[in-house]
Amino acid sequence: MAPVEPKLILLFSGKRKSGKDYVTDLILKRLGSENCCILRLSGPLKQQYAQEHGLDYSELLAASGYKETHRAAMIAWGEQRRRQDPGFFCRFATRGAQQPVWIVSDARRCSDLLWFQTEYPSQTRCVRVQASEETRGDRGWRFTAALKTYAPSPKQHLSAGIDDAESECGLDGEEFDWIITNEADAPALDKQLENILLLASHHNS
Ligand SMILES: Nc1ncnc2c1ncn2[C@@H]1O[C@H](COP(=O)(O)OP(=O)(O)O)[C@@H](O)[C@H]1O
Ligand SMILES: C[C@@](O)(CCOP(=O)(O)OP(=O)(O)O)CC(=O)O
Repeated sequence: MAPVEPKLILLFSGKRKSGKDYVTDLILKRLGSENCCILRLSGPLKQQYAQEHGLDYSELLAASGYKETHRAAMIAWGEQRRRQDPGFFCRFATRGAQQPVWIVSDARRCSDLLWFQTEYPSQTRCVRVQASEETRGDRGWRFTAALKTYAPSPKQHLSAGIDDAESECGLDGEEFDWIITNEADAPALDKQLENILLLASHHNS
């Protein structure tokens, strides 16, 4: 299928359990799947990682203990891949997308933003989803700090952290076009998403 030039790309980021999937699913419902699609950078990452390590791809996609067991190693492996080719997972995830509005639900690193901003400078917008640690905890999040994994040479030591590492904190200092607060006592999500939905509906086919 011929690649289609997107009219709008919404790059979502946020900490684990901030509600990125929940918010992006809501946008998909509002815009309709003929107008927009959700793309996940972690999809191709998990696929390739499963292939190279003899793991079950569908189990890595599920919100399961299996994924959590492999998360730190997948992060380290994904970072190595990105160092060789920063656009590797972005290109893979966007391949074949046909709708005019693309929602990337899991941008995590500056290199992810940079790739889209370079490839699609006029279409790319960044959205942050935030929630308090208390709310994220109520949704099942538990802080997981760095564990040093020692390799034969000091150069190869991996810091396999999760919540205190780039996978979760890489975009902490970034500027965003919109910040969505996904908390029970925040304004309703539909209200907070009004401007994004309006912009997206101008770009529908
Ligand atoms: N506004 C909300 N109302 C109700 N449940 C929510 C809301 N936001 C998130 N959740 C729930 O919290 C959990 C974590 O949200 P999710 O979107 O998977 O987070 P993330 O993708 O950022 O890790 C999911 O079970 C989701 O259904
Ligand atoms: C190795 C990862 O891609 C795993 C991501 O898995 P999900 O996208 O399922 O993430 P959560 O919503 O945080 O559970 C993280 C990375 O640093 O690339």
